[in-house]
Amino acid sequence: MGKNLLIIGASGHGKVVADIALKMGRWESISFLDDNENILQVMGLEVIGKSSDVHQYVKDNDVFIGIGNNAVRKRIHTDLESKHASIPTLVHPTAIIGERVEIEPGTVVMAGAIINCCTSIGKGCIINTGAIVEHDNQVEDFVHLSPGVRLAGTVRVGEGTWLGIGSIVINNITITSESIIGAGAVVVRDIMMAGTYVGVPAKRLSS
Ligand SMILES: CC(=O)SCCNC(=O)CCNC(=O)[C@H](O)C(C)(C)COP(=O)(O)OP(=O)(O)OC[C@H]1O[C@@H](n2cnc3c(N)ncnc32)[C@H](O)[C@@H]1OP(=O)(O)O
Repeated sequence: MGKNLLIIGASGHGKVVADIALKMGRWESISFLDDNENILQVMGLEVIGKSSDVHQYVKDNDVFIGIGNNAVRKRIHTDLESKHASIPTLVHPTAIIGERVEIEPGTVVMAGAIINCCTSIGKGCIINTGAIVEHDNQVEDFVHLSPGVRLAGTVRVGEGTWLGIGSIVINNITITSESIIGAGAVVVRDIMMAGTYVGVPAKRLSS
């Protein structure tokens, strides 16, 4: 058992992150930081301050960012790295992780997710409940794969991209960075221009 785990963000995503950390049994205690002063306790765990207080805790705590927004998570993660924070990787005990899979710090892999062999997952990613990431994928930093996303073999997802719930990507596809794939979309062609894509097959939403 290690020290305290401090989770930044005590809303829905932060709670699921705490649930996973509790099940991992690696920390003596778990607490939150959240900017909503009205939240004092979540899941019986204490909220001990605001996100801006994190610097006073970096030395003695492991710190994990429980915020779903990719850009916000990236900003805080980059700040924590500059302070040499200890940022763990969280993997739910029911997730299945293949051989030769690399998962960087700050990434959470949720219940029932499957990551097949020879795939790399960057830092600060969310591999949400029941997502399937097939073999030889490259998921770059600060990507969110929502619940039930399915990536076939040899897919590359660029930094900061968000795939909505239940979306599907066929094999050998590249999706560029900072894009949004809508809920239930099916990506059958490379996406090289950042934007929001929806439907079957996925097409760019005009802005
Ligand atoms: C545990 C968790 O909760 S993790 C979070 C999971 N959440 C998700 O997966 C949410 C994913 N988000 C979506 O799918 C959103 O609808 C987005 C991001 C694709 C689009 O959102 P917005 O930019 O706000 O678009 P907006 O709602 O204005 O819709 C624009 C048009 O696209 C259509 N559209 C929006 N989303 C979709 C979709 N997933 N599939 C097909 N069409 C869609 C709308 O019907 C609308 O069409 P219209 O102009 O003909 O009326």
